[in-house]
Amino acid sequence: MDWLKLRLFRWLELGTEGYAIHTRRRLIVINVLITFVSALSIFYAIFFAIYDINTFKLPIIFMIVMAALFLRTPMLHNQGRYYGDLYNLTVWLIYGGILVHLFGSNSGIHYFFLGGAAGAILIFNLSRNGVSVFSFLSQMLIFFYAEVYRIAPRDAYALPQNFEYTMFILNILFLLVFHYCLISYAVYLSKTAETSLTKECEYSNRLLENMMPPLISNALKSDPCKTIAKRHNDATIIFAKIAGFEHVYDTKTPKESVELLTRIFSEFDRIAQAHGLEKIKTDGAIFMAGAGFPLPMKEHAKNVALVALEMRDVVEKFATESDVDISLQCGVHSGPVVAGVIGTHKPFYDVWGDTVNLAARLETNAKPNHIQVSDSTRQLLTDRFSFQKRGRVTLKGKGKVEIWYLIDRIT
Ligand SMILES: Nc1ncnc2c1ncn2[C@@H]1O[C@H](COP(=O)(O)OP(=O)(O)OP(=O)(O)O)[C@@H](O)[C@H]1O
Repeated sequence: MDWLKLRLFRWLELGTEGYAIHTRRRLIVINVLITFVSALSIFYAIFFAIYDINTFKLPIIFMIVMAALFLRTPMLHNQGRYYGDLYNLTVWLIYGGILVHLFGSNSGIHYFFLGGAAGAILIFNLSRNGVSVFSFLSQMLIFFYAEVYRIAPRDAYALPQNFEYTMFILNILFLLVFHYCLISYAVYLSKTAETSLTKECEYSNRLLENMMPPLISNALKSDPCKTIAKRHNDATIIFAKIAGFEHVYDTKTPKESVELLTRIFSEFDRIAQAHGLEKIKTDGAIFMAGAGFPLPMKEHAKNVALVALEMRDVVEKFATESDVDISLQCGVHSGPVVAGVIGTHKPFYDVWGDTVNLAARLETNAKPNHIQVSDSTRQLLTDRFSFQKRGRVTLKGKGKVEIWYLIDRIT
């Protein structure tokens, strides 16, 4: 059974290789149609042969020849994307026209032109394409002509009334099957398109949600061109570097090094998330995050300080476990920031301003295994954390800045 199915699918896709997906679909529908019409022709050839082979010798030969001509259509797809359509349409108009002429309107054969016109709508979407319009109009014309003028059968092929009636019923049944196939295919196409659209949409939403806070990603989803930039007066920024990580690359394999960094940063992510911080980015062995944006946070400095202390413990744990000489080197500063989204291609949420610059400077200026905070951050935390004064230090571009080491929380 599977073998037969595979053969059938292969046959239906014949001549469609190499075309764009929408053209392939159209050509596959044509292959389905010609297979259906050829099978029907052979069925009728056998039907007439059983009924009276001598009288219907010519129509029987005609039907077999036409079935063979229809089956040639896939070979023409290779010549050009409309060759198969034109060839198939020409064969069908001649074939169907002659059959109506031979067996008359009462046989119901002309209803196949109605089905063909509906097929043209499905195949071409009735675009302004000449083949599409010609296919639809010519078939509708033949149908109305046969229906209005009630064409009589050729004398030699006039069938007894009950036979003619059987043929009519059979044709209507076949037409129903034909329409069922067409509609099922149309439904299948729209379902496939809908599913892939939903998948794409979910994927890009997930990407956007991973790249920026939900508040921002929702704003971008509703208006992708919106400029997102906002000043937040009470924020705290942390730059956390894994000092000594550059030597890990010398002692461990690239895979081991990247795996270790990923595990550490995953822990950082978890800690930051648990304290409501917004992760901004990682750059090499530096993890940057903050609090107080995009939504205000009353305890922004406290939460960042807690995160810094937990990060220090995490790095210590990994250093022991993996036997590497790494430690946390951190800079924290509180003040106003501007947060927003840069770019429309690969957009990302970022923060800027002097507060960010100073936090970065505090990190680069820190010694390994030290969390340096500015005086403004310390003032927000005095009663809950312990500090050690480092003193006034000159930082590049900032002049003399009072710096403190964050030691621990006061329990
Ligand atoms: N949004 C941000 N993301 C990452 N780093 C940042 C961000 N904003 C500022 N920085 C970093 O803060 C540091 C200080 O910035 P500042 O503007 O004071 O000086 P700069 O002249 O840009 O610094 P540098 O001379 O180190 O390039 C810089 O190293 C910069 O990379």
